[in-house]
Amino acid sequence: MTDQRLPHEKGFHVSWDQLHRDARALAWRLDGQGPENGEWKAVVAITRGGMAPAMIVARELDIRTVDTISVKSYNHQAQSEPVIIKSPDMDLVGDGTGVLIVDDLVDTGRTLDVVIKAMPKAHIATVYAKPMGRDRVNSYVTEVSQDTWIFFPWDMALQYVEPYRGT
Ligand SMILES: O=P(O)(O)OC[C@H]1O[C@H](OP(=O)(O)OP(=O)(O)O)[C@H](O)[C@@H]1O
Ligand code: HPA
Ligand SMILES: [Mg+2]
Repeated sequence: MTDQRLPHEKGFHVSWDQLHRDARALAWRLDGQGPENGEWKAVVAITRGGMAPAMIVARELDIRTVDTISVKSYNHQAQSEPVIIKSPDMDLVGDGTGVLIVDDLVDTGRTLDVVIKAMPKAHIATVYAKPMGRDRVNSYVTEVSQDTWIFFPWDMALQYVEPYRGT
């Protein structure tokens, strides 16, 4: 069967500006929600996609302690078994209490399953969420349908597009 969707309906294309606004909206939701006097003790970004959103959240909430966890689960758009290839400082994050884990999106939730196992008490925040993985996330901004592929600004470039009605 041929795909009837128009080109702009095949994916959700996120500009840097949109990402900045959405990550700020996430920060505003998290502000004052930490377990100790509303404070968060650290941000942990899930690399690589979580790094830009985590930077924006950490900036908005004035959190200077930022670490990373690296989980590799995709090769382009094909999924494989997720594995932690770099852990955060476990003396810092402990069981995750007071730690804000930030990623760009949750899709199937398999990446977060690995992260939650490592830091079960952490607060999980993603900018975007798909239905399959949504329940793993404590805070997110925008939900998209499971069959939508989200294109992030670091994977795109401005280029000419043909009008829908060719000349
Ligand atoms: O919920 P899931 O189905 O596990 O998918 C979501 C994860 O997949 C992508 O990362 P990816 O592993 O592609 O690595 P990257 O962040 O380095 O691009 C995305 O940034 C999330 O971390
Ligand atoms: O929709 C997506 N976009 C980008 N990376 C992803 N990794 C899993 N799902 C996605
Ligand atoms: Mg990622």
